[in-house]
Amino acid sequence: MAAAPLRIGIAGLGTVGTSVIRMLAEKSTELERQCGRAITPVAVSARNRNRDRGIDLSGFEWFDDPVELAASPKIDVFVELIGGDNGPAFSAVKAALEAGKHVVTANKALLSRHGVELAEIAEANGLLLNYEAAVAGGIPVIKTLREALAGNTVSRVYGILNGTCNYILTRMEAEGLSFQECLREAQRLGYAEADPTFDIEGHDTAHKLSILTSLAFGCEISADDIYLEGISNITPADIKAAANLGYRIKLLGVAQRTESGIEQRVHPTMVPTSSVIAQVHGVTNAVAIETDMLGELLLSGPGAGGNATASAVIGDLADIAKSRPGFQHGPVFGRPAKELAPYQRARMRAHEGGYFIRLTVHDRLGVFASIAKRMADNEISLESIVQHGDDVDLKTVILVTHETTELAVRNAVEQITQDGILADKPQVIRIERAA
Ligand SMILES: NC(=O)C1=CN([C@@H]2O[C@H](COP(=O)(O)OP(=O)(O)OC[C@H]3O[C@@H](n4cnc5c(N)ncnc54)[C@H](O)[C@@H]3O)[C@@H](O)[C@H]2O)C=CC1
Ligand SMILES: N[C@@H](CC=O)C(=O)O
Ligand code: NA
Repeated sequence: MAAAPLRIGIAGLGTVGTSVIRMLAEKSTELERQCGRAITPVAVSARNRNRDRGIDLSGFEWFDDPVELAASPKIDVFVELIGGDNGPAFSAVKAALEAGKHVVTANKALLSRHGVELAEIAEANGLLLNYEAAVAGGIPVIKTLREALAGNTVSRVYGILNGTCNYILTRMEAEGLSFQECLREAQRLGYAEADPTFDIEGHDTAHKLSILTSLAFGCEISADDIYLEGISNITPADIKAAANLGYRIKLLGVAQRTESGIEQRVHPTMVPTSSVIAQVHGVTNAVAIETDMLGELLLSGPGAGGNATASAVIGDLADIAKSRPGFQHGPVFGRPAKELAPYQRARMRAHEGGYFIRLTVHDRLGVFASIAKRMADNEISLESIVQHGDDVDLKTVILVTHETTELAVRNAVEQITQDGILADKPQVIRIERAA
């Protein structure tokens, strides 16, 4: 006798929700063959019942309230595709787990804030809380860290985790388009968050990084302990200067074990143009994982967009469809939520690396020498210092440092600012030579 279909309720019918419904219909035969049972959407919830989404919703029961859908006896699995770290997404996921439903979510903001609490409920009730779509879209990085790398000791995990930012930086560099133009296009293509500030100011990357950190290092999720800088201050002049020096600018999320704790940082980063990560273009994401047994593993693929994200959601649903009642599921974040170690933060000031510093200065005698002196005072060794500009009053000075500390660079830039020689805000971009 064929197993009963897995009945799913989907809340959120935007870019991802509509793609999931479309793909489940298109792939239903193949999925049933693979899972031994059908995966059948039976009910949906969204804000606007009458909006034309290009899909037929007539066969599904409609719920105005996603929390009511989450707890409905008519579903086995609740799929949360609303977004947001609080509000209806949180209430609905919690209600689903408390009502004994498995959950699939693409919501990294939610997991970053409430992941451990929700994992405790899921684990106490023997339920699956699956979230492959939440980090790096279609790339199976959650499964890789949680399952395939069991036993490995991770020393560093880093990558390009936001499709919108990588799309913007790629098109600005390749086609000379404006930041705003590229952002609008990323929104049109369904890559950006409902509030794109989350993308361009780095919050989305931080949410994803915090989840990877927990999986990689077995610690609690701590999104508030991430050094954060977005890409909104990156100018065409920075992109051009980087290219002239043999670098490309990417928004990276980096988590690494250091002597004083775990360093988590998100910021625009200059990577060598010849590096693999520099070849990751457009909406593509990449995640590098360094471990004792494996060396470096690099995963890359589509990080945003309806179909790529639906692929991860459907993979999670298939895992639930294949699981059997009574089977003890693995922990949500790789080890039981109650046993995750407290997060121990490494100080950003102790971070060591190379730095690109762009200064706009008044063209006065001695300016160049005074900048070089401030660098020397802070024991910063320079790889290069170059002055550009045809303007009679203003010049651009570009410095590239050898490995130094964040503290030394902050002190030097602060002193240069106090010297009163700058005509504009200084620009500092970290360099990751080993990316
Ligand atoms: N768009 C993408 O490429 C990716 C998105 N995600 C995540 O997937 C989730 C959904 O993203 P998108 O589909 O892009 O968002 P969207 O903004 O296109 O769709 C959100 C949907 O949620 C519905 N909604 C909002 N408030 C609601 C409420 N109170 N009750 C019921 N429905 C409500 C809206 O009506 C809309 O249908 C978010 O958590 C996002 O971060 C994850 C990976 C990629
Ligand atoms: N807004 C996000 C969507 C996927 O997580 C991105 O651009 O990467
Ligand atoms: Na993923």
